[in-house]
Amino acid sequence: MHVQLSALRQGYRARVILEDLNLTLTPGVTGLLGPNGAGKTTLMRTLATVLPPAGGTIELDGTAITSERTARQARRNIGYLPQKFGWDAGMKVQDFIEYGAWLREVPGKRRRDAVEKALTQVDLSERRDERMSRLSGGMRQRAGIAWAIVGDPGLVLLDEPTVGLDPRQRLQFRRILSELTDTTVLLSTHLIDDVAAACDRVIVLHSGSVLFDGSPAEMEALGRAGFPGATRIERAYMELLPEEERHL
Ligand SMILES: Nc1ncnc2c1ncn2[C@@H]1O[C@H](COP(=O)(O)OP(=O)(O)OP(=O)(O)O)[C@@H](O)[C@H]1O
Repeated sequence: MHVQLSALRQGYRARVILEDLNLTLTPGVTGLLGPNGAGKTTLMRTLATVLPPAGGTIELDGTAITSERTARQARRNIGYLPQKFGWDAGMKVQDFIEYGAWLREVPGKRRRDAVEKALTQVDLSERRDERMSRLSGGMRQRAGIAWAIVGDPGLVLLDEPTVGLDPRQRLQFRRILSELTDTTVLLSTHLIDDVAAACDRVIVLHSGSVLFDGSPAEMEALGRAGFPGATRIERAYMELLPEEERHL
């Protein structure tokens, strides 16, 4: 999916969080980095059509989201995994993913196959009958990812999906991402390693503005000695921050 944000403004009551944001997203994985409060979740929620923009436009494949009707239509093709997601206490993994497919209005005939595919993608086929409440944190995250990708939406928004995953699960997550070819994925994270390893593009957001937009290699090239960080890309991140936030 091709996503175009033009002069986007967003906020909560009088508080402006995103101002005059212009951004294009295309197929591939884009990592969204930025300090706490930068506006990453606000951007995700806006793209997910959960929060109508306070100003500017969002176009998905050339169609502007201008009303509840167009937003509803768009949601069929958007998979959004919020930072915290819920489920019914008795829900099994398969029910949970199927519910996601139903919400996205995947037609009944296609739903079973779509759920099978998503279960396979996240390697949870064997756990389909397990109750969500009994899964480990990592497995639950994987079920959440399946919920977001079931039915092959063109736009997938993942808000800090690797929180709490162990190293092997994080590698599994990167594999899942690498298999989402042709999908426009926006991944919010604080884990710079994940961005360097799994993203085609990185956006660094700070106080609602874009400080950097380029490939991980281009970001790494900015990393100079003298800034805090164990890797070039960590040093680049620190260097991009405003002067007063560069020191530990
Ligand atoms: N529902 C809300 N009402 C009022 N202010 C909010 C609301 N949600 C978020 N904010 C404020 O908007 C700003 C941006 O928050 P947001 O959650 O988008 O940042 P973030 O980059 O996702 O942060 P984090 O890395 O901590 O998840 C913060 O200052 C936050 O306090």
